[in-house]
Amino acid sequence: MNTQLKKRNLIQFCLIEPIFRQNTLRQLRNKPTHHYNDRTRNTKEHNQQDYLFLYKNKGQHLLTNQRILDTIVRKSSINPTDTVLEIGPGTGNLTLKLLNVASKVVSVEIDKRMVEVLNKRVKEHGFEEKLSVIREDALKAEFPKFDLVVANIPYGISSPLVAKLVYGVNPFRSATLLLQKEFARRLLAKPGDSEFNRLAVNVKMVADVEFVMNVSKRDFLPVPKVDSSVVIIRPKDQIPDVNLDEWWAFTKTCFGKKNKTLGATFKQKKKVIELFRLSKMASSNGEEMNRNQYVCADNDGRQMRRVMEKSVIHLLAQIESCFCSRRRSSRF
Ligand SMILES: C[S@@+](CC[C@H](N)C(=O)[O-])C[C@H]1O[C@@H](n2cnc3c(N)ncnc32)[C@H](O)[C@@H]1O
Repeated sequence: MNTQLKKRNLIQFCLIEPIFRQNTLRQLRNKPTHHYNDRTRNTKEHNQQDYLFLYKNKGQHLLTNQRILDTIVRKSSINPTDTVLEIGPGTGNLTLKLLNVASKVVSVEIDKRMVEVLNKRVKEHGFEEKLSVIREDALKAEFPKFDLVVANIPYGISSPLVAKLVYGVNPFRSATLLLQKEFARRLLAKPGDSEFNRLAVNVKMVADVEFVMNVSKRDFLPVPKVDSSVVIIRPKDQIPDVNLDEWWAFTKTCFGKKNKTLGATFKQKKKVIELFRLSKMASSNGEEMNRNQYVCADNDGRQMRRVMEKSVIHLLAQIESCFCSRRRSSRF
């Protein structure tokens, strides 16, 4: 049975609703359980005892500390007229708090079982009119209009989700996100920090990131392996006028090799050629461009600036200190 559990990427299963009975994982029901004596649920709900498997590969760790949930909502500065987008509502611990203060909540949840529990709990609290649920992968879903994001997201989709939010089509005021602590640190890293990385550069170009608080792993059910942090991302009013394809290609090239300084990276002519290819600037007569334009990369990293002059040159200043940074991460 142990192997079976591992294969299914199952962490633990928690007391929730009878939905479990229809579930194909019925044979696992007798495994030792982590009882969901959830500090957030009332007696009535407790009486409807049953189990719901929580999956590691879906990041299903429920935040159960009321104090942390309240702080997240308070720090998000939600107005009574706001529509809040929540990614991964799970069983609705945070959703119920959001529904208390917002005009509307749009929750995007991939797991049908969670949606059923969520709808039931929300109905019991009389908030059903204020909630709309999109049962879809948040990375694929088309988000409706919203004012702000407040979410305890599945950590596995942190990078693409942050990118989708800050580079997406929906304008929003702020995104209060509960993230894996390590990920939050990378997001908050500054030029010159050993952790400075592509993610931080790309996000900082379009948004400001504020640290709010750390959250212990013990505040989740089941307890994950990692601690968490809450950050608030606020899109900048004005972002630099830059071709984003070129910018992403540039940062990809800058942070492509972990243990290489930018100076060393751009001493390589092939890196500059790669940069042009990535940014779709290279034309079919790449050979000619090589000689005429890329040649400036032959000498040292500083000459790279001339190559990118038309597009991102003015932004280089922001990451100047990276030139002496030794360890960098290329993940976005
Ligand atoms: C960390 S739990 C948070 C649950 C709840 N917000 C809480 O704080 O107790 C993440 C939730 O996101 C859902 N989820 C996982 N991957 C998702 C995806 N790609 N799109 C939408 N929801 C997802 C999981 O099913 C789970 O309910």
